[in-house]
Amino acid sequence: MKHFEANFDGLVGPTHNYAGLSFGNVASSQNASMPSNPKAAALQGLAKAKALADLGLVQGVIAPQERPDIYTLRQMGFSGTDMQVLNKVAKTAPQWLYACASASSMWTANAATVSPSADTADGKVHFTPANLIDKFHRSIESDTTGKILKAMFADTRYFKHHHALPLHTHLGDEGAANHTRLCQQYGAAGVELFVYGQSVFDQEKPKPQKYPARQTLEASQAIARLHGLDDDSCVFLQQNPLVIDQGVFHNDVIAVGNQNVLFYHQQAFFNGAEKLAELQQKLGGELHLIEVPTAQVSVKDAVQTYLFNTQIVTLPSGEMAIIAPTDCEENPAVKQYLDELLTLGTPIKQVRYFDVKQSMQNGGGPACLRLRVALNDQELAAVNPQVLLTDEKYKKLTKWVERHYRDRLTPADLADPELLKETRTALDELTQLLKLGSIYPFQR
Ligand SMILES: N=C(N)NCCC[C@H](NC(=O)CCC(=O)O)C(=O)O
Repeated sequence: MKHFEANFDGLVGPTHNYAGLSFGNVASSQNASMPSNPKAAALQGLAKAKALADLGLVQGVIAPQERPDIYTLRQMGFSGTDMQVLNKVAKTAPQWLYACASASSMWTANAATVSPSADTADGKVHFTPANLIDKFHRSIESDTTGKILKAMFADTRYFKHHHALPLHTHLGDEGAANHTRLCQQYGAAGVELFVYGQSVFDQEKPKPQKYPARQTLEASQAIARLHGLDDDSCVFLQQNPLVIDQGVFHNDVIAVGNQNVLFYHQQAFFNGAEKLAELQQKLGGELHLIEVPTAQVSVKDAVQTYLFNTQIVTLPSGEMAIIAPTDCEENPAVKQYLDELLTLGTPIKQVRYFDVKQSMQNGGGPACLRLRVALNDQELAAVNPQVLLTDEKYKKLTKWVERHYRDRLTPADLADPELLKETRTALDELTQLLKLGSIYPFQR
C-alpha cells in the first residue's frame, strides 16, 4: 500500500479583508483597515497549491465559508431581510459586521486536527474541527468546517468525524496549527506532538502576560482521547509563554515538522529539552531536531517573515523541500539561515519561495493555508475527487476567482449588499464545481 501526505489548502473567500480582529497576531493588528485584494489573495493561494501539485504532491482545496454570516448576526438580534440585517449592523455595530464577514476560514491549519489511520485505535482517519473560541470571528467557523470536511471525506469505512470540542475557554482548540505528527514513514504509526499555550487545571504552569494563549493542554488531551491515540504515541509540550507575548499566537509560527524532522526556534518551547527527549524515545529511530538559534534568527524576524510557517514537504524523490513565503527571502538574516540550512546535511535540500502576501498581512503563511491529511491509496481513492487539484480544476478555479472576486475591499465595503450577492453567487457555483452538495446556509 502506498502512503502520502495530502495538503488541502483553504480557498480564500471573496470577503478577504483586514479588520484587525486578532489580538496577539501582530500582522492582523498592524494592517487593520488597509485595503485588501481578495482576487490577488485567492490567486496567490491557488498558485502555491498548484506548484505543490506540480511537484508531484497530493494537493486538494477546501471551500471557503459563507460571509458575511447573516445567520450569526440574526442570533444577535439584527432582524429583517438579509439586506436590512446588513444595513442595521453596519450602522449600529460595525464591529460585529467585521467579525461576521472575515474570510478567516482560509487558514485551514486551524480547520481541524487530523490523525491518520496508522495512529488511531480503530484504524480510521479522525477529524475534529477546531472550536477556535479565542476569537469571535473564528468561533463561528467550526459547524460549517465540519460539514465541508464530511462532504470531502464522506466514506465512513475510512473517515471518522467528531464534533468540535465544547465551546468554553477551558477547551480552546486551534486545530492542526498546534499539532504536528512525526513519523518515519507516512504509513507507519507516528507520534503526535500537541503544543499548548496554557493549562487550565495546572496553575503551576506559566502563562503569557500580554497576549492570549489560544490552545489549552486540556483541549489537546481531549483530542487525543477522541482520536483513540495511545499514551505512547502522544507528547504534550508547552509553548514558551514569552514567545506568545511576542506574537507567536500558534505553534506553527515558531515550529514545523515533517516525517522525522522537527524544525523550531531555540525559544519555541517551555522545558523543551525534556519533552523533545520524550519525543525521540517514543518515535524511535532517527529524529532530526533542527533548532534555529536566536543569534541567527530573532523571534521578531521569525514572526515577521514566518520562517517556521513554512511547509516542509517530502518530494517524490525522497528529498525534503521547504515552501517559504517570499518574506523570508527578503529578510537578510532569514535568507542567510535558509541558504545555510541546505548545507547542514539534514533531509531538507531545497527552498522554494511563494508570494502569499495577501494572507501574510493577516498573519497567515504557507503552512496556515493548508490542512495536512496523511492517507494511504485506499483512503485517497475514497476522497471526493472533485476537491483534488488537477490542471483542469486549477484552471476552472482560477477562472472562477477572476469572474467573481473584487480586487479591492476595505472593512467599510463589507456592508455593501452587492458583496453579499456576489459572494453567494460565487459560492453556489463553487459547490457545483467541487460537488459538495448544499453545504451553505443560504442554499437551504
Ligand atoms: N497560524 C495559523 N495556523 N493560522 C493563521 C491564522 C491567522 C488568523 N488571522 C485573522 O483571523 C486576521 C483577521 C483580520 O484581522 O481581519 C488568526 O489570527 O487566527
